[in-house]
Amino acid sequence: MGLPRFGRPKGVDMQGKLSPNLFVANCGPAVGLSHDTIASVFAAFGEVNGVFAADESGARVIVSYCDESSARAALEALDGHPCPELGGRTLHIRYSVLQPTAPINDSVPVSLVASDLNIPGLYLVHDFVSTKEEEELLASIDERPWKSLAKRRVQHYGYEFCYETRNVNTRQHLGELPSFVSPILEKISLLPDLDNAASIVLDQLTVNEYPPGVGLSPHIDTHSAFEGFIFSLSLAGPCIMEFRRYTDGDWLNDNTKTQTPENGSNFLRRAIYLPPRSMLLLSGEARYAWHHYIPHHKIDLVKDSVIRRGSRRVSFTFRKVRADPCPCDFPQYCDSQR
Ligand SMILES: O=C(O)CCC(=O)C(=O)O
Ligand SMILES: [Fe+2]
Repeated sequence: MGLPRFGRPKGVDMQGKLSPNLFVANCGPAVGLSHDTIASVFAAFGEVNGVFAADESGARVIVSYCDESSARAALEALDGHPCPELGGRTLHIRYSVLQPTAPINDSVPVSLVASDLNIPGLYLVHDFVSTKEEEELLASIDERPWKSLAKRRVQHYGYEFCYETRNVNTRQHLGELPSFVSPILEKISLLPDLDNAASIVLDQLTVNEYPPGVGLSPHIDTHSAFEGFIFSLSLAGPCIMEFRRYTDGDWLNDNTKTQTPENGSNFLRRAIYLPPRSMLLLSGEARYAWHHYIPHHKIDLVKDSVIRRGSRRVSFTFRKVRADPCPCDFPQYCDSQR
């Protein structure tokens, strides 16, 4: 919903034809490359309109440029060569075209409670803060300066998060987390049943503000950047969050087969509704092995209700910056163990 739909290049006749849109295979969140990272590498050849999933594989994307000459320069420079900025992967690039297709039904049933998703380490606590606390938190961040990204605004505390590297600069400490989040940190420390979570000292906070229709591309928070507990508090408007577990698969060699949920998807999909004032916790497998994703929707279908994303959603994501290499049990998703 809401995103341009691009066609896979058809046979050889697309070769030799110019287009500002490139179909790029062996590239995407399933192989550890976020859309933001891909955009920053392709931006070396001209202004990038956006990076979109080409299909459901997670390993093929469309890079859409503002003009054809940028696409041609990128294709000539990057096709068939290992790309050091993209983990040394060899990209397979063709021109693509925008398609006037019928909309694809890309929806997945949305659960209200975390236990329905059956993802180890995923928890959702409803009404984690009161409406009064919510108002106070929103007032506090609205008094502080925002940093504008392409589609949303952010604030960073503790350590700055760098979207190009998807990491933090541990040598640049911005200071303690602000006092207005102390009650939240206190409540987190009192949460029951979380292995070792009580002792964790959260030292990094990213505040995201999403306008309606803006989401977040599928990603796993970089293992080497943050430890094993990620807490995200939703405020103001609601959204849904989708989780994807990519299977180690045939994306390595097979760039031709279309994989969709209907004909044999190569990832598992689950989705949960995040109402305002709820606290999401990603730990263990949920944190290390599942991509999380906020679809770019203005409305979400939750059970039988159509839910409109309010005028904004604000999230407070609390993490602990990692000092040592990540020792997780999911080396296929782990940049410390590659
Ligand atoms: O907005 C959210 O709840 C999630 C934010 C997130 O995943 C991130 O900043 O890495
Ligand atoms: Fe994240």
